[in-house]
Amino acid sequence: MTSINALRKGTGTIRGRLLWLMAGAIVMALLSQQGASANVISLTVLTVGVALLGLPHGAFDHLTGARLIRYYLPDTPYPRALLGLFMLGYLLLSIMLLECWYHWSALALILFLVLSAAHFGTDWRGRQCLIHRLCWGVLVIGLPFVWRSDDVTDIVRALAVPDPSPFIEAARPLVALALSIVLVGVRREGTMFLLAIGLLLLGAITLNPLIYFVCYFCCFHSPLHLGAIRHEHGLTGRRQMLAVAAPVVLMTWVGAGAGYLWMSHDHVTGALIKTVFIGLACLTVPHMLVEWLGERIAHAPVKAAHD
Ligand SMILES: CC1=C(/C=C/C(C)=C/C=C/C(C)=C/C=C/C=C(C)/C=C/C=C(C)/C=C/C2=C(C)CCCC2(C)C)C(C)(C)CCC1
Ligand SMILES: [Fe+2]
Repeated sequence: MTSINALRKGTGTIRGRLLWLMAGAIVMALLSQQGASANVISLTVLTVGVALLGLPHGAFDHLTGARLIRYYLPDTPYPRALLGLFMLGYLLLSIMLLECWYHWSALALILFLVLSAAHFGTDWRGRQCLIHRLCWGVLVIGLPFVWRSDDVTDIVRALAVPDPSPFIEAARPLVALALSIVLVGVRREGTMFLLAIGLLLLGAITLNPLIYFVCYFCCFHSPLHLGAIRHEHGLTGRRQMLAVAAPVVLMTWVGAGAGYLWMSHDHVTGALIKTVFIGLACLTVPHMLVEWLGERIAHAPVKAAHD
């Protein structure tokens, strides 16, 4: 198959369509001058985008929790109580991580970045080998650290990490390594993957990091996972999805609101950046854990009771 044909076929898939969406978002952001440093508009787009389009993909984690309970404890007479415990555990783990950020912010940021790279790597699960998936994750996060280091320095300082320079310095060799690995395997990876990396590079170089993150997170990562969740849990209609996710999203908004008030002694910009990124960091660990456990049992048949 010629590479043009392969590309045509690739762009018809869900990832292909989402890449078009991301490309459209990057172009729109450039036309509305979001290339310059972050401002009120970028911060508003980040907050609204994450709250409305990003958060919901984690708001189905309790469905995976219910599936885990059915799989590991098929005979339990208390499935609802166990689901309640699962949700409480999820919440407590997030609060524990918030506490860690408060005491050891630099360490917490390292953990967040490493886990995020691994998590974003799952966007190519089933399409790319592990090493290429990890390179994708490193590029998603590392590119703005290399090309927009001044903007990233300000954001990282706002996240209560006083010295961002080690992060900026570490990003250069990591990004160079990830790009080399991807380029060396250029023939095997497929045209769509390379196109996606080109798009990341374009976004990271031309846009401010907040808008770049929205373009990737809200136009690619979150809808891709929502599609997978829909398929996995057999949720057919939008209404059904809304009914499942809305209460959890509302609870998360309340939590984020409380976090914002707690940090509002800070300047508004700082408090919002903290709420969004530290909030996402706290949700990342339980979200990844649930996704990983869910993936382990996804293809296994549900154990019959009394087997
Ligand atoms: C179920 C449940 C819940 C909910 C949950 C949710 C809703 C989740 C979500 C989740 C999610 C939603 C997740 C996410 C994730 C994200 C991430 C992972 C991100 C990352 C990012 C980053 C890493 C960044 C970076 C940076 C910086 C830092 C600077 C500048 C540049 C950039 C941007 C690159 C609750 C709690 C209510 C309760 C219980 C149960
Ligand atoms: Fe995710």
